[in-house]
Amino acid sequence: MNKKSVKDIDVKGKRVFCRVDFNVPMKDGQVTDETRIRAAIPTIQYLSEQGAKVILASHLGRPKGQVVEDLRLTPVAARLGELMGKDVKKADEAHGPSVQSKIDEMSEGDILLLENVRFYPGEEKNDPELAKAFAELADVYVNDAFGAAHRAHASTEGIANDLPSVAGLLMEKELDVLGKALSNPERPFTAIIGGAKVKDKIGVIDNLLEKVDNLIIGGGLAYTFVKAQGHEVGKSLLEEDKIDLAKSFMEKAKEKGVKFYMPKDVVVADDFSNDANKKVVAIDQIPSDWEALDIGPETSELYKDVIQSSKLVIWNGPMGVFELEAFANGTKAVAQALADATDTYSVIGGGDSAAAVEKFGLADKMSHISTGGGASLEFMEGKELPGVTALDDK
Ligand SMILES: Nc1ncnc2c1ncn2[C@@H]1O[C@H](COP(=O)(O)OP(=O)(O)O)[C@@H](O)[C@H]1O
Ligand SMILES: O=C(OP(=O)(O)O)[C@H](O)COP(=O)(O)O
Repeated sequence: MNKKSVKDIDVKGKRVFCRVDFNVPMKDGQVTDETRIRAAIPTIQYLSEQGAKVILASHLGRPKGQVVEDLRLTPVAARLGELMGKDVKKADEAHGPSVQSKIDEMSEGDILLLENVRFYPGEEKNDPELAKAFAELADVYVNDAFGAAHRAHASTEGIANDLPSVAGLLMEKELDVLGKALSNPERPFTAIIGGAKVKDKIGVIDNLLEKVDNLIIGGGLAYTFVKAQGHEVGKSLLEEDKIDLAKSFMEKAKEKGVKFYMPKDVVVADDFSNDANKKVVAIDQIPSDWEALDIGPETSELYKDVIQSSKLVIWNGPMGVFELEAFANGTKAVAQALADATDTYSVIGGGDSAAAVEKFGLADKMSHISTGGGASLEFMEGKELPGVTALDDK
């Protein structure tokens, strides 16, 4: 990596603003998957042991510049404290006098987690004033939020203009591992794209078509493609304004000789719940008032075969609503196929895909679980990550 890391600078006694990605799944005020918290601990521990005053900042969810009570980071601070066996203080704001006075009270090695940075409208706008307000709290900036490195926001990019800025250990490791996998990819190279962030992910497919041999589509993302194929999708997730784009990608795949795999059958339900009525239907038979919430068994088998014949697989986004047991089978089948394919280098990206693999007890069978979904995809496409570009060169 040509960027400075925490190991290249002296942080003793310094106030360090460390951006982490604590955008973790939550339910009823509890963290339901702590992968991202655990992943950030080596950097936090290192900074603390070196005698820095560690000021952590993160986003959680998409509160759109407003305070949303359910998206406060208080439960995350508690969980981090438990995992580290150390007191982690929490501020109820992310800058300003109340935060400043908390920082003034810190001793070397102390850890303070700021409030959700996305409670401020300036965060996602990358407002220089907000970046300055963050920078005023610290002497050094460390970016360890690989999962948010594709965002040019005030706490991921703007702040780096105002402080000496280096990468954290997780950021360094992610860039290193993903960079090595991609510099000369083993083939067949397969990308599996699913999940629900259709708008974010659909553009990625264009670039992936330049790189991969096989492209597998699943999850909520699939139905915009299904519609583009001319089938009805009922109440399934759909981005109307991306249908033409989806069509153009299928044509591009054909031109490039990339094998494009789409669901052949799906599990449809009459309600978004575990108790819903559900049935398996062919892809051209989705009833108009039902919603497709998982890929079907025939599709799972097909995807399994493609995975088994691949040498490198990147997987981003679950195949269905795996959080509900009734719609977890497709995601489970893909995870199991990757676990069984011992000759295949498997890279899992995305908060939810990582959570799924963890939930199924298959995490240790994967070659690399990236903490970034969108970020790992953009990196693999060869795009610059603003959160990395902004850091100081070596
Ligand atoms: N068919 C579907 N319909 C609606 N939501 C879906 C469907 N398939 C998957 N999802 C949802 O997608 C979410 C994950 O999407 P996303 O954030 O894009 O993935 P990741 O975090 O792995 O990048 C999960 O909460 C899952 O329930
Ligand atoms: O969860 C994240 O992205 P991911 O779902 O692509 O892994 C990151 O924390 C970025 O969040 P964002 O997509 O709301 O900017």
